[in-house]
Amino acid sequence: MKIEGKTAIVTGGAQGIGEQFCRALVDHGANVIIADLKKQRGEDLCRELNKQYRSNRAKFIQCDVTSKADLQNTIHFAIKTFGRLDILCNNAGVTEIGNWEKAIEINFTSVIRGTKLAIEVMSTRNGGHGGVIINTASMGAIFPIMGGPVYSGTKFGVLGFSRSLSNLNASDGIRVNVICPAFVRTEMFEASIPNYIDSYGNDFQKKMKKHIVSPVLVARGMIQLVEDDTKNDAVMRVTGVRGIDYYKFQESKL
Ligand SMILES: NC(=O)C1=CN([C@@H]2O[C@H](COP(=O)(O)OP(=O)(O)OC[C@H]3O[C@@H](n4cnc5c(N)ncnc54)[C@H](O)[C@@H]3O)[C@@H](O)[C@H]2O)C=CC1
Ligand SMILES: CCC(=O)/C=C/C=C\C[C@@H](O)/C=C/C=C/C=C\[C@@H](O)CCCC(=O)O
Repeated sequence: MKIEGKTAIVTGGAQGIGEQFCRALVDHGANVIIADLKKQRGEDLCRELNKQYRSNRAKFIQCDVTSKADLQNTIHFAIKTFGRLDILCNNAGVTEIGNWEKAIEINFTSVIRGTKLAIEVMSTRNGGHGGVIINTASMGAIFPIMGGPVYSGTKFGVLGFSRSLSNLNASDGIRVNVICPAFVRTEMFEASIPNYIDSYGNDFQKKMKKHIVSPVLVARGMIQLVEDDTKNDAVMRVTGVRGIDYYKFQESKL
């Protein structure tokens, strides 16, 4: 997909990995809806991007992904503002620390709901233009995470859900891909360190140093998944030991 002129929504777009997704998409000429709980940070990013690119292609909408109405409003806002929706990054996520039920709601249920709502407007069967959906999982969707069993479970769920939509490319013109970053130094990672130390030992940070990747590299991976029309049902890894590559699963015999 040629990104220039297309419209993207990034949930959790106000900071961290989602912020770099927004920066990369605007830099590639997209209209971007920054959807997040964090109004101040989201609006500041929006202002900064529009000033930097002398454009009005970044918009912020306060959105709680656990609210169906908020997700619907975000999609309608994208279409009202830019006339279309081509790219959805279901990126918002939280640790399981302190509220594992909330982690399931945000990391898994909301990804399902956001994907389903986007399919309705993107589908060529409904008069849409087709599109690309990128769901942010984690290397914790491929490897278990000691100290984050529910979190890892939500990411395994995102992976299985997303891969089970691979038929949409042929039927609806929608490609669904998953991005699995290793540790990324963001507020989420910093908040998780005590749990990791409990589970992996005091030398966690030294042991895991080689696995830490930059959010800019994750955004580069996302751009690759959007631009490359051959990428459907792709599971991209973004890791310190390999950089950007693709995880190959055993093909289903069904
Ligand atoms: N940081 C890491 O080590 C890794 C993170 N990931 C995943 O990447 C995604 C982004 O994580 P980070 O940027 O690291 O986290 P972060 O904590 O820095 O940013 C997450 C963003 O999501 C927003 N958010 C949280 N709950 C929300 C809700 N209910 N509605 C709307 N927005 C909400 C927050 O306000 C924040 O702006 C998450 O899905 C996370 O699971 C995946 C692999 C590694
Ligand atoms: C407290 C745990 C929790 O609730 C939240 C954790 C939040 C983010 C971290 C998670 O998404 C990242 C996991 C990254 C794992 C990275 C590396 C390992 O899987 C080893 C990879 C080995 C390899 O690349 O072959």
